[in-house]
Amino acid sequence: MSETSGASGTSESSAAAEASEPSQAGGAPAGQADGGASAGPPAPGFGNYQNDIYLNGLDGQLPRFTTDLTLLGASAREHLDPGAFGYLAGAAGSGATHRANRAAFDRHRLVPRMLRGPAPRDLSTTVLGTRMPAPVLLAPVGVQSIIHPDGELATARAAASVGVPMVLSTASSHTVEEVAEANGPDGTRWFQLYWPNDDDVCVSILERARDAGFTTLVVTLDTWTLAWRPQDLDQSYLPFIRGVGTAIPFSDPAFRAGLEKTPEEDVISAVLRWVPMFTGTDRSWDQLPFLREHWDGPIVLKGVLHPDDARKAADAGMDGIVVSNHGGRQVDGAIAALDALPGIVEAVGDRLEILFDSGIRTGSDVLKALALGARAVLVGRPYAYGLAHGGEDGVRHVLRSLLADLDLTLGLSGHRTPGELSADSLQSGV
Ligand SMILES: Cc1cc2nc3c(=O)[nH]c(=O)nc-3n(C[C@H](O)[C@H](O)[C@H](O)COP(=O)(O)O)c2cc1C
Ligand SMILES: O=C(O)C(=O)c1ccccc1
Repeated sequence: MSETSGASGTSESSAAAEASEPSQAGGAPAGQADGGASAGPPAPGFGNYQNDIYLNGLDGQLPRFTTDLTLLGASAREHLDPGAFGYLAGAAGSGATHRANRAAFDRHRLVPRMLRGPAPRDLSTTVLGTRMPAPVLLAPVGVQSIIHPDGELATARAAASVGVPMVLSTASSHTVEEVAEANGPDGTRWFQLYWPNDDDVCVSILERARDAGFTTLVVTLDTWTLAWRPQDLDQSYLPFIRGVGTAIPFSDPAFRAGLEKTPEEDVISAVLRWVPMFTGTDRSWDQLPFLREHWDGPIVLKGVLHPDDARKAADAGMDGIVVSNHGGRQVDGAIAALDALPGIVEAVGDRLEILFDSGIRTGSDVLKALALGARAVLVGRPYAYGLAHGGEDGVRHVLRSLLADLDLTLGLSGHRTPGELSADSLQSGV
C-alpha cells in the first residue's frame, strides 16, 4: 500500500507455506455484513458469535469473510501489495520452522470427555495482573500501516471492543499515545520492546509507554537482527528503512534530541539513526537489571525456546516468558514452538508465567497449548490478516471467531474452564 513492489517473490518458502494451507470453498465473499460485529462489551459467552452468524443468515447476511482462520493467509493476498503480503505471510529461509509450527499442532489431539455438564463456561483468567476474558492476547505485529491505513489504531479499537489485551510493537506505525487513545480507558495493553542501544531513548520510550497505560513489558529477544527472509529480499522490501513503522522513536524527545534535523525534515537521517539503534543490538542476561530499574510493572521475555534460557529468565527475576519462534520468521530450522513448550513448563512452570505463540490458528490450537502448560497464548498473523481484510471490523471478526471456536471446542471437549486442561486432555505423538 505505501510501497511500490519490486520483483514478485518466487521462492516456494515462507509466504507460500501460509498461503497454501488447504483451501476449501468455505470463504464467504468479502464485503458482506460483519456477522454481528459490534463495539462495546462482548456478549456473554463467546460462542454467541455462532448464533449471531446463523441468525444474520436469516436476513441474508454472511460473515464479512471466512470463519476458517487457517484460510486467511491465502485470501489476504488479494488485499495487499506483493511486498506487504510477503512481509506479513513470509518466514525465515525455506519456511521449515513456519511449517513445523503448524505440523506440531497436528501431532497432538484432544480427547473429548462426555456427560460432564460443561456449561456455562468461564474462559476468563488473570495473567500478571491483567484480567482477560480468555487466555488470548494479540501478539506484537509491527508496521501495521502496510496492512491497513488505520494500522495499530484499528487493532487497538477491535481489541478493546472484544476485551482482549493487545501487545503493541516498538515498530508501530502510530505512537504509544495514539494507540492508547484508540484502545481507550477500558482497553488492556502491554508494550513490546525492541531494546534500543541508546539508554536515554530506551528509558524515554519506556516512560511514555507507562504513562500511556501500558502495564506489562514484553522484551523480544529473538529479533536482535532480522533473519534471512527470501520473501522480503526478493522484493527488496523492508518497510522501516523507508520510515514506516517508526512512529514511536520519531516522536520521541530523546531520539529527536540526537538528530540535526527533525524526521519530518529529513526522514533518511532519522532512519539511519534508528535502524542501527534497534537492530544489530544483541544483549546479554546481565543487562536485564537495567530494564527492571526502569520498568515498574511485570517483565516478560519473548522468544525463549530452550529450558536453560527459561531458567535464566527465572533466575533473572523475570515475571514471564513467551515460548515462541517468532512465527518461524527468525531461525529457519528451529524447533516448533509447541515442541519446546513441555520441556520449558517442566523446567520453570512453577517459577514464572509461561505464555506461548507461533502457529495458533484455531480454538483447538489454543486448547492444545494450554493443555501443554501455557497460561495464555498470543496470536499474530491471523489478526493481521483480519486487518488486511477489513480494518477494525476485520480484526474483530477474527477475534470473535477464534474465541467462539475456543469456547465451543472447550465445552465440547468436556471442560468448563481452561484450567481443567492438562496433558491428560491430549493424545500426543499421533
Ligand atoms: C508481520 C509481522 C510482524 C511482527 N512484528 C513483531 C514485532 O514488532 N515484535 C515482536 O516481538 N514480534 C513481532 N512479530 C512476531 C509475533 O509477535 C509473533 O511472535 C508471531 O507472529 C506468532 O506467530 P503466528 O503469526 O503464527 O501467530 C511479527 C510477526 C509478523 C507476522
Ligand atoms: O518482522 C518481524 O518479525 C519483526 O519482528 C519486526 C522487526 C522490526 C520491525 C518490524 C517488525
